[in-house]
Amino acid sequence: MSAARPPLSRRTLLAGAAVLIAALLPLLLPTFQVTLLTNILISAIVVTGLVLLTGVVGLTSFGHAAFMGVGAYTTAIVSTRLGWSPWLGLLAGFVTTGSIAAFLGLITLRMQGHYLPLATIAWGISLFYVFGNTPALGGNTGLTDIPPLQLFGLNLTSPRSFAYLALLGLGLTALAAQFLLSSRTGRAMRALRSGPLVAEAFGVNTFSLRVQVFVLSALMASLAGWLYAHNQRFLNPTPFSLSAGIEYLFMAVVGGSQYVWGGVMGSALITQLREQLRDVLPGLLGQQGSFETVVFGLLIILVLQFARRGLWPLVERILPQERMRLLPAGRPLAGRLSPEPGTSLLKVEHAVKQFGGLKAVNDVSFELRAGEILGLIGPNGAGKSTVFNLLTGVNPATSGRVSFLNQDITRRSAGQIHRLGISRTFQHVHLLPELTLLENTMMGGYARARAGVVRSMLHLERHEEAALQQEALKQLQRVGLGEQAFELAGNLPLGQQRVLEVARALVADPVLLLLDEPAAGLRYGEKTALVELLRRLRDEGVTILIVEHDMDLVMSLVDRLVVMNYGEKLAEGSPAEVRANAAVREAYLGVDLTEDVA
Ligand SMILES: Nc1ncnc2c1ncn2[C@@H]1O[C@H](COP(=O)(O)OP(=O)(O)OP(=O)(O)O)[C@@H](O)[C@H]1O
Repeated sequence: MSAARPPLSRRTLLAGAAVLIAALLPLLLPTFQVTLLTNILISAIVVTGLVLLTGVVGLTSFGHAAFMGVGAYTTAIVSTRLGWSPWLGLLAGFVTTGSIAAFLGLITLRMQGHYLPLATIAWGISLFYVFGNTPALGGNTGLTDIPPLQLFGLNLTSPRSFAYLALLGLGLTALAAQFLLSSRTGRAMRALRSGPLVAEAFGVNTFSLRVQVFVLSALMASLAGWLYAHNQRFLNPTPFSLSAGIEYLFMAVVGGSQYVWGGVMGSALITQLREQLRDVLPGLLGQQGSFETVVFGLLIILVLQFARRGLWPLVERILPQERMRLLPAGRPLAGRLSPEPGTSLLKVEHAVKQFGGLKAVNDVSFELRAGEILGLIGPNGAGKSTVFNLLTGVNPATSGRVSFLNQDITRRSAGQIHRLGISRTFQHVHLLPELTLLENTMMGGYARARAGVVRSMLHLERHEEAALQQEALKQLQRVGLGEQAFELAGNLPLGQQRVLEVARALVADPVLLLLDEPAAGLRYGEKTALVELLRRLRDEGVTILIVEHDMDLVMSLVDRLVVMNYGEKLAEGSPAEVRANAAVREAYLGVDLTEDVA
């Protein structure tokens, strides 16, 4: 007996209607409009790649028109000089563009800040000059007689038939991009936007992911170049110039660079507008010239001023909203074995961290045993966060040794340490505010799943996604946020955002949970609930290291304390021993260390 299918939502029906209209457009529009439509569709394929790279991951590229050129010139050469099928030209274009992008990506994607956009300008210009100055590519005169595409023996020479091919190209590209963004890899891509810290803490190899998305976006541009070459059947370097690359970025920004459909909308708006302005402006101004570029400049300033995220979010507001649908539950994720209570879990031996002349951590040693809650406390600037960074691979120790489950992790990366069973929260909350609590929590299970870019784009990771969803829901319920699973994380009060970070860390099924000031911003009742939750976690086998300023909470919660001051370990022991320690009392001058909350 099969389960009844849920009724189609209004949003799905609207999407279906949009697809139907798009499918009818090449038939209904006059020929010159069909040509314009094809140009929009081809541009939208390049822009979809930019949405993934620039909008989602945050790597700005001015040079993607050049990748389009590589795809276009490769198929032109393959199909004219070698006489091969244009379909082989598509593959050859992917190989050439992919290789060039991988090479450039490996060199440039380690760059931070404005160096990367400058590098994209540099190779954008270089490739443009290669197209214009290579005699075999026709130089500035260009290449002619590029054959038309054939499908099932039919020549795609009519504008209408070609528009359908471009529509199919964009449809598949946009669908793959949409699948990718709603996958494990997509969540990791979104996390990269604010820097590598969070993504690496959950096991993402951030450099590799940046290179993969860069190559993917270049392949999308290559597909657009292939379509362009066989539609125009003539090539010169102009459409692949730096200014064309900038225009594609305009399209992404105006439409909404973080949204696939925003990119499509931006392509349609800018391409249409350019045509209209080219017709109208010379008549209005009484002289010829590329005045549309000036108007585009003004347009982009207005969009940046009044709709930073582009125009698509304004469309989203009037579209019916739909709750994320859960996948049917399947096999749960494999769990980890908890170590025997009392066994040595984490050992810090004579750790030193030096920043120039400052020893932020100076010869600190302590041990953490399975099943306990250890508090790391100390006044501001004592070195607690620096110790946290040594344990999590964010900043390796200058000297000394850190070991976890008898493995030396002193020089391991954050991702490697996480995969061994350490999961963390952050002193300054790092969530994806535009995603739901459920999706944010699922990010914590990145290292427990495997699907990469290709499987995600083909949506072949449903089983893993279903298991991640179930695990994330379980952890949200565990921390008391189950009811709000489908709300946006950005709408939660700060205190609850911290609790959400605990749920995200728990999805990793950690052996050791590191909490960096989890009670900051919580109200009294929420703090009591947090203490109860952490005690319950400990009883269920999770070992916890907590850095916290709220002394009442710490004293009532932890089994043992390590106290730091000026980078050194000042004391270690039970809350009662630490309270009684004269040196600690002096360091905490004015703070009452005597009260309990729970
Ligand atoms: N990346 C860095 N470069 C230079 N100095 C640093 C760096 N990180 C920390 N420090 C310095 O190391 C010392 C210890 O800082 P740390 O942030 O570890 O203290 P903390 O105990 O966590 O303080 P707080 O409770 O205020 O967060 C401080 O003097 C700080 O200025």
